[in-house]
Order: sequence, then C-alpha cells, then structure tokens
Amino acid sequence: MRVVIGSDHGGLQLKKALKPILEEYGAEVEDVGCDCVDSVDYPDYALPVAERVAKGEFDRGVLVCGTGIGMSIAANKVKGVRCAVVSDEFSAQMSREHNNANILALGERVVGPGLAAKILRAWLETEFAGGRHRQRVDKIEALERREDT
Ligand SMILES: O=C(CO)[C@H](O)[C@H](O)[C@H](O)COP(=O)(O)O
Repeated sequence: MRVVIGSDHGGLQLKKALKPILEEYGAEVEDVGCDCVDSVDYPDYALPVAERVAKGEFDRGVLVCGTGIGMSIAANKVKGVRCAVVSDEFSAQMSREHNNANILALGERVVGPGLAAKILRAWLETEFAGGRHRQRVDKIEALERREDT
C-alpha cells in the first residue's frame, strides 16, 4: 500500500508518531510536510495529499492538524476524495467499511498518540464492505459530477 501523509504545525508531532505504524504495515510512505514547528496553513498540505490520492498515485492518505477539521474540509474539496475526520476507533472502522474513506484526518489536539495509533490501525485494517454502501458511495460520486454542470 502506498500512503501519502501531511500535517500542519498543529499535527506535526502526531504525524511523526504515526509514520512507524504505517511502515509496520508495509506501507510505502511519502510525507509532503510540513517539517517544522513554524505556523503554516493546513490547506497547503491537505491539497497535495488529496490530489495524489485522487489521481491514484497513492492508495490512501493521512492528514493531521490540530483538530483534523480544517484538513478534512480542504481535502474534501478535491473530487474523488472521501476524507473522514475521526477521533474514535469505531468511526475509523465505519469510515472504511461504509464510506470507503481514502483519507483519514486526525487532530493532535484532540486524540493522544495511543488512541491515534489504535484509530490508524483500525482504519488500515478495515476493508470497504461494498453492497448497499457501494450504491451510496456511487451517489456521492454522482454529486461530484453534478458540480461540473
Ligand atoms: O484547521 C484546524 C482547525 O480546524 C487545525 O486544527 C489547525 O491546526 C489550527 O487551526 C491551527 O491553529 P493555530 O492556532 O494557528 O496553531
């Protein structure tokens, strides 16, 4: 699995803590930044992650900011992206099983590293269930096409 990750300054430490977990799963990981604690703007990191996942260059993406909210709002502007901001294991599983989320957004100021690790593991291990959920995700994709008109 190829995973592209990014954070702003508010998510930098958690992003660093999560990288080894991704590698443990055999993921090829690319980090688009940020790399320093200086204040940066989260859309500048959400966009490259979202675009690379949408283009199929990466299978999944992980974004971390203070709350995960700004990152998820920005990432979901890109067609083909289903970014879920998650702060519990059950939602992580459901975001994969029901929504086929291809990007996970986490908040370093919301979840500690232990819980974040459990969330990430659940998210990586859960497959999309398809079936009735496929038809719902298809309707989301139809909404994206409608925005073209
Ligand atoms: O976008 C966010 C909130 O929706 C992120 O949590 C950011 O990391 C946060 O807004 C950054 O805040 P700061 O006061 O500039 O560190």
